[in-house]
Amino acid sequence: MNLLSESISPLLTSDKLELLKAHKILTSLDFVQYNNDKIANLIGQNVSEIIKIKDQILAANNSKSLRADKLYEIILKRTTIIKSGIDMVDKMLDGGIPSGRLVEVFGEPGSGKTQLALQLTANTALKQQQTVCYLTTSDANAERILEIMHSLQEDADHLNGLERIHFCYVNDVYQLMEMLWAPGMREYKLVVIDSLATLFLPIRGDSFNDAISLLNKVASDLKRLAVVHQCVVLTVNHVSRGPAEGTASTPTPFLGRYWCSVPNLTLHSKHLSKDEFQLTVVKNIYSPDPGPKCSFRYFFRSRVDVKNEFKSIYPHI
Ligand SMILES: Nc1ncnc2c1ncn2[C@@H]1O[C@H](COP(=O)(O)OP(=O)(O)OP(=O)(O)O)[C@@H](O)[C@H]1O
Repeated sequence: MNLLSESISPLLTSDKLELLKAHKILTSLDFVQYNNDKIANLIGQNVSEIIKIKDQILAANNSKSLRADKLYEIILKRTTIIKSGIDMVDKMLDGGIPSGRLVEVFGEPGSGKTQLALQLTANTALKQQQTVCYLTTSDANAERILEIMHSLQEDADHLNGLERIHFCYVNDVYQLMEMLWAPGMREYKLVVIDSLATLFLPIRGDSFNDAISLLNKVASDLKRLAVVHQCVVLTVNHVSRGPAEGTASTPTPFLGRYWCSVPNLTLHSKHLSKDEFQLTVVKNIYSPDPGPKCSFRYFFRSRVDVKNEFKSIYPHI
């Protein structure tokens, strides 16, 4: 279901849409599910007119039958495989991450979660020439992306690649939910949320039911985004506690037991030494054999060198 707009019915004028928005009736689905009398009172229309609008919405969203072979053809055409550009990682992921999936990377501070998100972003924008939306709760780091792009392909048009990446700051989980429904979201083949755990930190102390229902809503919005717009959604999550000292067990993801069932693919990131990292597939609902891991190196350079070099190559930035 889409965001409510004037195009749905001439009765839904901009002032009425504002009234609905103020009551958190944002999408056609919200509208259809809301009580007829209450909506009629809210926007000053007859109940019969409200029912008519609901019928129009339902008719427009009615599913039509489609032969299975045609459906398969459509799915194949719409599917994009998002790759990291690191052979070991892409091989471990059976060639990459197909669109329509919700993926989580979790790990301890400094374990390479952001680095993986940036690596996927840089490769998708530069080598796969697809657009990426990077929703961040901290600083946007275009310099790190440029550094990765140089390591992927030295002689490419990096500025062109950077233009395909849209950074947005997210302040809270409510803003995130609004962003996920924005019409522009359909353009992206990769949507990164770095980090989802940070957005849930402030409400961790709230009532358990409130936090779970919010998490439930975010989970369904993220899955809808991945499936409806055929993109990969990558969420970054922290850990709530590290492995017990002296053991090799995997730490627990921060968002808790309910969230663990949500992603299609869960990766655990670990910093081994200097530029060496490890990724482990903790959960993959499409593979009978979870548990593969791989170690690989990121290409790092001194920040000062990178800054000076970029200044000489891109003096106008
Ligand atoms: N240019 C660089 N040179 C050397 N090391 C780097 C460079 N960029 C990142 N690193 C290292 O890579 C590691 C991973 O960084 P990253 O930002 O991905 O961590 P993270 O898991 O997202 O951590 P956090 O949860 O604190 O945000 C860190 O140890 C960091 O010091």
